[in-house]
Amino acid sequence: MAAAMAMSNAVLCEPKDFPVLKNDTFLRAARGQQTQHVPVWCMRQAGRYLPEFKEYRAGKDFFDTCRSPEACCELTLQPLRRFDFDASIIFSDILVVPQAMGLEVQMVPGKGPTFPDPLKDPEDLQRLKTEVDVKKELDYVFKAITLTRHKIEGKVPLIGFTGAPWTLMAYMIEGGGSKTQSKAKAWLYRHPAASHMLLKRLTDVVVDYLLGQAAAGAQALQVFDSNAGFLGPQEFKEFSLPYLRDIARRVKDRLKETGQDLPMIVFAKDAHYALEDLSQSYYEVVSLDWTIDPRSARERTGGSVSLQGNMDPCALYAPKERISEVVQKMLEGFGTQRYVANLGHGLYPDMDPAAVGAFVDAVHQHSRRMNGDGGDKLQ
Ligand SMILES: Cc1c2[nH]c(c1CCC(=O)O)Cc1[nH]c(c(CCC(=O)O)c1C)Cc1[nH]c(c(CCC(=O)O)c1C)Cc1[nH]c(c(C)c1CCC(=O)O)C2
Repeated sequence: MAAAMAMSNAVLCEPKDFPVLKNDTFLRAARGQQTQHVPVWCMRQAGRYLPEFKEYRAGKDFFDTCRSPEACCELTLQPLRRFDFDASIIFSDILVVPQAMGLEVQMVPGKGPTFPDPLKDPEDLQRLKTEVDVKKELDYVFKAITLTRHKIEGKVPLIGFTGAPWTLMAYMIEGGGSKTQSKAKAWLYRHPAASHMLLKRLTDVVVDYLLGQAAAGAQALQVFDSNAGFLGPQEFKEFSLPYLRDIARRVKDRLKETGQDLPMIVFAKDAHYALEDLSQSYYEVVSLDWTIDPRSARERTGGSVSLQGNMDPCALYAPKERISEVVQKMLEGFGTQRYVANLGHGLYPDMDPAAVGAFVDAVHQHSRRMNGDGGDKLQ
């Protein structure tokens, strides 16, 4: 029996013969094709707001969990059992990339990600591996993606992801979360050449990492530049945007050679000043935080990309009826096409799962009604 199980998981871990996709609404919206309802998913949809997540994670180290394809698969599937999401995102973390480059990262309960020995000076770049064998170092993520893509049974597409070079650099220098990012920003002003060297090396690893995820079975790829808002327009243009563009261009060029075509999403949190640039950066989807008005985002991106976002996660603390009103306004602002509903950032651990359900259902109901009940109008 055990041998048969091991055998079947080994077969499942081949990135081929995946089940047929039954709900392509998210992929259609991402590619700018018409949809009968607005697709919806939530950043951090696998997380501590779910009692079953806390139960499954209890007593286990966070990064040990990330290294177990079976655990990642289970945690990715959990939210899909409760909610009618139109997409899933692989359970993992952006900080597996600095680990693959040779830096130690721990997840300290109650404190968050912690680097015991962060980068202090440009000389510390020598501590990073010069050649990173992504296939070897991050194979556990690729295995998790392949296993999950099989076990999801074609219910919804599976999104892979990475941190953006600037956000990863900031963690590697700050050694964890920071209110000001002043240590990482000091590098940009004092050591611009070393900063570019680090950003370039991160970009190379990220490109290989995303290509590995696509080969393993990811059906879309999101790049999280969660720390973008700490940069002003000038610094973003110099230290983040060129690398974000390079990633999308290189990944797409390589995917074209293999006949693959995955939509890519860029989420540069709080970088509202860069919206025009982001919409011309080879990503199909620009994901927005809640500080941007949906109508002005549409105007500024001019229909060249699909948009994703951007409900204030704290709106989920409201009663169900109020959530429905907020969703209705958001849909009126974005419109129902070329749009993926999401939050403006991740869910918080103290959120009520029922509020997430109300959010998802409101997106589906309002958008179907606005589209004329999803009848024959949209073909
Ligand atoms: C900055 C960042 C990180 N990780 C990530 C980002 C970018 C997105 C963002 O801006 O939120 C990305 C991430 N991390 C996680 C996912 C899983 C997929 C999903 O969205 O459901 C994703 C996409 C799981 C996780 N990553 C983490 C958790 C919670 C910790 C746990 O499960 O024990 C989860 C579900 C831990 C983590 N990892 C990180 C932080 C800041 C934390 C929180 C620490 C804390 O609050 O104690 C780094």
